[in-house]
Amino acid sequence: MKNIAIIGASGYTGAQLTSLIHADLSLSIQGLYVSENSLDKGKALAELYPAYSQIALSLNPLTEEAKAAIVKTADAVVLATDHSVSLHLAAWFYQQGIAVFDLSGAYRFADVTQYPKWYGFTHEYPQVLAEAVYGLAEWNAEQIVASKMIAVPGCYPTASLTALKPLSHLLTDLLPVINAVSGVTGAGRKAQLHTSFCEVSLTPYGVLGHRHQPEIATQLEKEVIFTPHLGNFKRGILATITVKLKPGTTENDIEKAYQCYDNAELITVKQNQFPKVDDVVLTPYCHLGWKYDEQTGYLVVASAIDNLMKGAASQALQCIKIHFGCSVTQSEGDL
Ligand SMILES: NC(=O)C1=CN([C@@H]2O[C@H](COP(=O)(O)OP(=O)(O)OC[C@H]3O[C@@H](n4cnc5c(N)ncnc54)[C@H](OP(=O)(O)O)[C@@H]3O)[C@@H](O)[C@H]2O)C=CC1
Ligand SMILES: CC(=O)N[C@@H](CCC(=O)OP(=O)(O)O)C(=O)O
Repeated sequence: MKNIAIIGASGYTGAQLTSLIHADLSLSIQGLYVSENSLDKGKALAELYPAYSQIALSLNPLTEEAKAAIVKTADAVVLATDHSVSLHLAAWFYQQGIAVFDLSGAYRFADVTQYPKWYGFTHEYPQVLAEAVYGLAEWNAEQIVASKMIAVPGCYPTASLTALKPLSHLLTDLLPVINAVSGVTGAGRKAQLHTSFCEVSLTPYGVLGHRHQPEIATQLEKEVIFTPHLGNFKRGILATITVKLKPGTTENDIEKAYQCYDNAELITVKQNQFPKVDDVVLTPYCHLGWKYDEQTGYLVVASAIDNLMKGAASQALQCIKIHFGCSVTQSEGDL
């Protein structure tokens, strides 16, 4: 049984991952951690999330002693923390020799020059970064097994790349256009004006400048136009993507392309039937639906995930289980 420490366990993704690992018979929880001066240190997780009353674990401050204990007793550490926090913690734990699964964006770009622009910091650990692999679970299993530094993808990139990567050989020079709507949990648990109840509506944000645009483009090896929207619901992402395919592409070519998911138990693909966010919320699944117009060559593919599950926690769990060679079958989340 592999023993996992979860840092940032009071946040949305950390708490979700705690519930998944708690329910998983092949994994145990070494401990739950928050920042050293957190207002929540010492509290039971169930005090923050009564839905998790079956998890009798408390939130510990991440002191130097706690870090040393993690290195001594854990097989892996999960960082469900902000990019600027993960940047340092990931490097430190990796250098101590334990596997790191980072939910932030601090290790997703191989190119150090991307970080000042998109994350506002200079990456101080190029050697650790060079070892990092991108944890898109259905695509990068071999790398996830081989590396101890796994950068779990962002929520929008997971939805978008799952839809687009199978089509890469069919794309033209016209840029794929991705319009995606996320629930408010995508912005994390901390209070912010734009995510407060009376402020949230349905609106685009980060237009032509969201950090997930270069993340998607890097992994797809093609530029895209990406427009995220904040929706007035709690969980889930729906990405609706329009692409122009190469002349002569048929429906049969698209069907064949998506056959790459025939053995992927968490991905379903439907033709002429579109997914709904409610069908994937609290599940580890990605539902894809597509329709193609052979006359014009335009394909619309929609991708639905739960941002806290396939977009973060359940994909992190997939990566952990792939890395340690456990069976990857997952049950639905129990939040
Ligand atoms: N929400 C989502 O849908 C997704 C989020 N992500 C990424 O996952 C990460 C976590 O996101 P999310 O769960 O939403 O964030 P939250 O804001 O909900 O949670 C952040 C957690 O980090 C803890 N924390 C903050 N500073 C430190 C520190 N110095 N040391 C240890 N713990 C610390 C917080 O507790 P405290 O402040 O009390 O210490 C809290 O537990 C982020 O990088 C985010 O970008 C990725 C995909 C999807
Ligand atoms: C609704 C909302 O605010 N969503 C977040 C994306 C969350 C995510 O995927 O996180 P990473 O920052 O780890 O990539 C945003 O747009 O910043």
